[in-house]
Amino acid sequence: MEFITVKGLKKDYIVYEKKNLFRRNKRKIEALKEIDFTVKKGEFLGYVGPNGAGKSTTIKILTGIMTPSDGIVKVDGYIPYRDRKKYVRNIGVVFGQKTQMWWDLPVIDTYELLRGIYKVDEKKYKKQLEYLVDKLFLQDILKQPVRQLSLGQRMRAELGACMIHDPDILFLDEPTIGLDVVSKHRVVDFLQEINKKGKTIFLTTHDMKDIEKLCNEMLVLNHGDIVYKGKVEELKTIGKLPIKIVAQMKRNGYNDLFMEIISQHSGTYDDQKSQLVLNLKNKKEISEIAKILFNNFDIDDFSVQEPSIEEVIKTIYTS
Ligand SMILES: Nc1ncnc2c1ncn2[C@@H]1O[C@H](COP(=O)(O)OP(=O)(O)OP(=O)(O)O)[C@@H](O)[C@H]1O
Repeated sequence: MEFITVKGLKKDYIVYEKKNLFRRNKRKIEALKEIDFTVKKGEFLGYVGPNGAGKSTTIKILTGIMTPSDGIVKVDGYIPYRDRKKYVRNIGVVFGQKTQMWWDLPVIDTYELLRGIYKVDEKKYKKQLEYLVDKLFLQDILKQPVRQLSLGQRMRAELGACMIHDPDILFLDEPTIGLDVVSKHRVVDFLQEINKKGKTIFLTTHDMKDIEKLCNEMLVLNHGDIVYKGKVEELKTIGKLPIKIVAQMKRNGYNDLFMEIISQHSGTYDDQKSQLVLNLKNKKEISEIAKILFNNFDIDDFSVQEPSIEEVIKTIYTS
């Protein structure tokens, strides 16, 4: 079932630049150039792109803060910027760089205030709070004012805040930015858990490791255009980057076959390390090459290195 539908979404910003004392130039920035995509219920979508690609603009439109210049946006039947009041009860939003919490109040007071805003009934709130305290390790920080929290603690509290009304969909903009390893683990585990429970998650991040760990689908944006939408795993196959095979040889084994393999697979051989590196175009070649190498040479160690998502994305951005 389609949960988010975006069709021909366009956003232009008009900026005025000073030309001289009396004149200014009007310039149009095309932040989103008629993009189309859909997100299914329960999907964990990673939304990535270089700085200025248009990610924040998309999130602002999807969360109803901003009106598009053109196009259709529907989330769970709502048009976010038009149905804003009803719509916000269905969504949770975290902007990693900003806080939605009351800075001087203890965390629990923010939660109580949000409970009132979203009109969550007492029983449901108690149960949800218990669940969030347990899963986000909030017990020790509930009574602390937000301004006293470390970044990791604050981010866990923010995630709790955006879940008080138990929304179906979460928009998270860089929720792990700047976090230490432990805090990051806790946030990542929590996101995994709620996604398993059926929450749809729209995650913007520059951290490809988070994407690989968490997301099943991925959307890559560049200069306001979508350059990839599909499975995280499949992205690796479109990047045209080679799969590397590294074979550690027991002894140097130059012969005609060896030289042929090197030339066929744009390989190199390091004499001193007795190490052979081959570049394969696709996964299917791996078993064939392995067979030839093991049957004809003394191999100590054999490993396959697929390109990382980070490398693949870099080639997409620059192509
Ligand atoms: N309020 C605004 N007025 C004018 N131009 C803007 C405004 N907000 C964004 N832009 C421009 O629109 C383009 C897309 O910006 P956006 O903030 O959506 O990118 P982003 O992918 O979120 O970048 P980052 O990763 O740096 O946050 C950029 O060229 C940016 O300079």
